[in-house]
Amino acid sequence: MKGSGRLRLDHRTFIEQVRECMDNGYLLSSKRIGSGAFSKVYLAYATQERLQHNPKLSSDLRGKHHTMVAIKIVSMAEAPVEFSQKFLPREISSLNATYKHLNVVQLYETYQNSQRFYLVLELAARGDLLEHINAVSDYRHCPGLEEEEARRLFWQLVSAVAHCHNAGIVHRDLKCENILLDDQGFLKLTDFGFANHSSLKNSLLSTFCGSVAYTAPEILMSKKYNGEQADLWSLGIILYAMVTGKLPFKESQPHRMLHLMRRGPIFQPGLSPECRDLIRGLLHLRPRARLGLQQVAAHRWMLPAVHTLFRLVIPRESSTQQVLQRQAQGHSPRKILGSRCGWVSPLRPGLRQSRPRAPGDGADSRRLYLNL
Ligand SMILES: Nc1ncnc2c1ncn2[C@@H]1O[C@H](COP(=O)(O)OP(=O)(O)OP(=O)(O)O)[C@@H](O)[C@H]1O
Repeated sequence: MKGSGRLRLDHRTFIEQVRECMDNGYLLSSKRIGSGAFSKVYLAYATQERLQHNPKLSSDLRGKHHTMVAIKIVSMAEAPVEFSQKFLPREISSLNATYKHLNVVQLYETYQNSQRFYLVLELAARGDLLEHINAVSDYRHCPGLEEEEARRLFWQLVSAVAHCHNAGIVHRDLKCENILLDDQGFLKLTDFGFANHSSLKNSLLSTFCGSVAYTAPEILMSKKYNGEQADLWSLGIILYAMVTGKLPFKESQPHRMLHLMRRGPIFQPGLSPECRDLIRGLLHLRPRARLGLQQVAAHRWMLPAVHTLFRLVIPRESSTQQVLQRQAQGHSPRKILGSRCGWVSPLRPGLRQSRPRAPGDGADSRRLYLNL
């Protein structure tokens, strides 16, 4: 189709989507905040009428003091049958099963017609963890987050994953791109397209899911695997990426990847021994040897170091209380000092690098800082 024809079609489709959203109580904006393989995600606003009729929505948005949501629109014409009949229903049932946790994106409701499927989601407007790591790395001229900030985010991630596992859900695609940040600095786990119910404790799975760079060795070796233990491996990769700005093992060929995994992660100087120990504890080749979530939570790196409390009071804040409060809201100590370090600005145009890709395409992992 020629360019102008394509544009007309896109415009017509958008107008139809606006109407369909309006019929269901949402004002769809033209601000596209992301796209997936078969979906587009837009900023939208809940109408007062919708708020009155949807208790999930009204109770959540009341606390946030705004009416914004993210609407993910899946085109049924573009999505293959496997996606619409397998992955989409899984995503919805996993989001319903994990409702409600501060660090897991909430699904408020869904609606559909023969052409499109709509998911009304909690908005996480500050982009994904990968963008955040890259933005902070650029600012610091040094790859990775400061350990203090990584710890604050990792706590939230561990809490989100523990909540999912307790609800019988294994995510199976944990990676920096599937971890979003909201405008209060809270981490929100998302993209449950590969998630599965693990109601039978110790039951083994066999499907390959996720991105190679974050995938556990037992999955690369096509062994039957335990979904929770595979998620733990991915947590180790994410923590490494947070504190170093790099991926520990990067190879497109699974057998070369396995070679790197056997060798183990290599750390840059300056990383604390406690952090190295936690990463190693998660990146055990033998799934059963990996630290469990409770052990992670009790690990000494997870405890805030006393010296950071002293470091925090150095900025000219009126009280320690105020400093800690601001940090809990997502401000790093640097930001307290008035620098522009830290969060990527909300919905900054041009910042997102999402591109349509097949689910599980590991190529996006190449976006990590200094490791392109
Ligand atoms: N709740 C949300 N708030 C803000 N942005 C979101 C939200 N959900 C998704 N996005 C944005 O839209 C993008 C695509 O969404 P999502 O990852 O859910 O789609 P997908 O089809 O599963 O993608 P993929 O093909 O990468 O697996 C995300 O990378 C993110 O940038």
